[in-house]
Amino acid sequence: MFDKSTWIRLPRNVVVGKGVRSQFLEVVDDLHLRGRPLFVTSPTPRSIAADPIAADFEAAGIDPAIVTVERASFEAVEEVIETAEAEEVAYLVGIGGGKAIDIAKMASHHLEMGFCSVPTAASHDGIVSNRGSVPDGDTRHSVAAEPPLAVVADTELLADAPWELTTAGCADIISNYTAVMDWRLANRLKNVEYSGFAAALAEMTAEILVDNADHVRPGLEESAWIVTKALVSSGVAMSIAGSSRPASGAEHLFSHQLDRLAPGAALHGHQVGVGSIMTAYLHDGEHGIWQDIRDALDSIDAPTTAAELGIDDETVLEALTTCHAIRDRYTILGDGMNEEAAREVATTTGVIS
Ligand SMILES: NC(=O)C1=CN([C@@H]2O[C@H](COP(=O)(O)OP(=O)(O)OC[C@H]3O[C@@H](n4cnc5c(N)ncnc54)[C@H](O)[C@@H]3O)[C@@H](O)[C@H]2O)C=CC1
Ligand SMILES: O=C(CO)COP(=O)(O)O
Ligand SMILES: [Zn+2]
Repeated sequence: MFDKSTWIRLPRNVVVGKGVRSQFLEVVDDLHLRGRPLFVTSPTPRSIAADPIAADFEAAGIDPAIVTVERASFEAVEEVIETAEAEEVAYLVGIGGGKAIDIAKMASHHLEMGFCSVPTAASHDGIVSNRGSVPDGDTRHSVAAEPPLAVVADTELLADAPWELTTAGCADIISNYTAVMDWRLANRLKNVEYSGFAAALAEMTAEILVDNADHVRPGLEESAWIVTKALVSSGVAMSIAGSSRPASGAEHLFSHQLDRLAPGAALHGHQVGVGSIMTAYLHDGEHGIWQDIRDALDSIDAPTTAAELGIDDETVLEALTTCHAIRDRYTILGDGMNEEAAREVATTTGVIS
């Protein structure tokens, strides 16, 4: 008997383009969101985006509450929930990078309130997804979160952001290649639930980005456009899958472990990109796609080595040999690499010297 069912939650309004942040009030109105919003942001995004958008709301007679967060943690989610309750808000808006948006979407999920996403950096594919990513001691959780009702991505703002944030977003997308390879492997070996549609969308998104890599250049608004569309598409793949699997495999485990071993050293997207070079090699060896991944990263100025990440070789090896245990997600790393094998892959791919 065929008794499958699925519930795919996607944004209703995706607004991308030059100056669209000034249309945010209109978008909120279109969604029939009423009452006071809570803006969840971090220090720089607050000054460049949250405060100006708040001024638009004030001019329209709505007084938004604003909370500034610094880290992605369950404590930060708790703090946002408490602020939302104390300020009696009606919906939440994440304005900033991946961490502010993740915290806002997780708090919205708990509060059963609407959520809108206003990215200030094209640095990650959580702009649209229905997942939140939170480190917790020795482990890392991918938790259910509220998908945005609307995404308002102002390409002018995104093109003005530091260039490395955009290259990090590109690398987060390029890592879809290995994430999908891991997902297929886990499906074959462990019967992990798999969606061919979500996998194809995640891979195609990486493909289109790589094909357009020549147009991804600093200061070009077209770059912000290309990367943002890819980030939205990758987030949709996660929402179709109901899991971060199409965009997160062993390369993400590696990055999450680096976050623990070398906190703040490098951006999420850059770490997963370097991880992807190595896990591609583990999947299909010397003549496989690892060199294409490395060349694609190189062509958009994303790091391809430990030195470019600002992380020492020994830390890379420690992350490689321990990251399989960070959470219950079967990947090409299986039950872990030994140090010799880790040194071999990291050296052969030029990640360490
Ligand atoms: N939920 C999901 O599906 C996903 C979640 N993530 C999560 O997102 C996080 C990574 O996101 P990132 O954006 O790389 O980190 P982040 O949120 O820490 O942002 C990096 C830095 O850039 C700053 N920033 C943002 N916009 C700026 C601008 N326009 N100008 C100057 N500075 C600006 C931020 O304030 C922050 O200091 C990780 O925690 C990762 O796990 C990443 C991908 C998917
Ligand atoms: O970063 C992500 C996808 O790019 C989210 O994945 P995680 O589930 O590994 O946090
Ligand atoms: Zn990612």
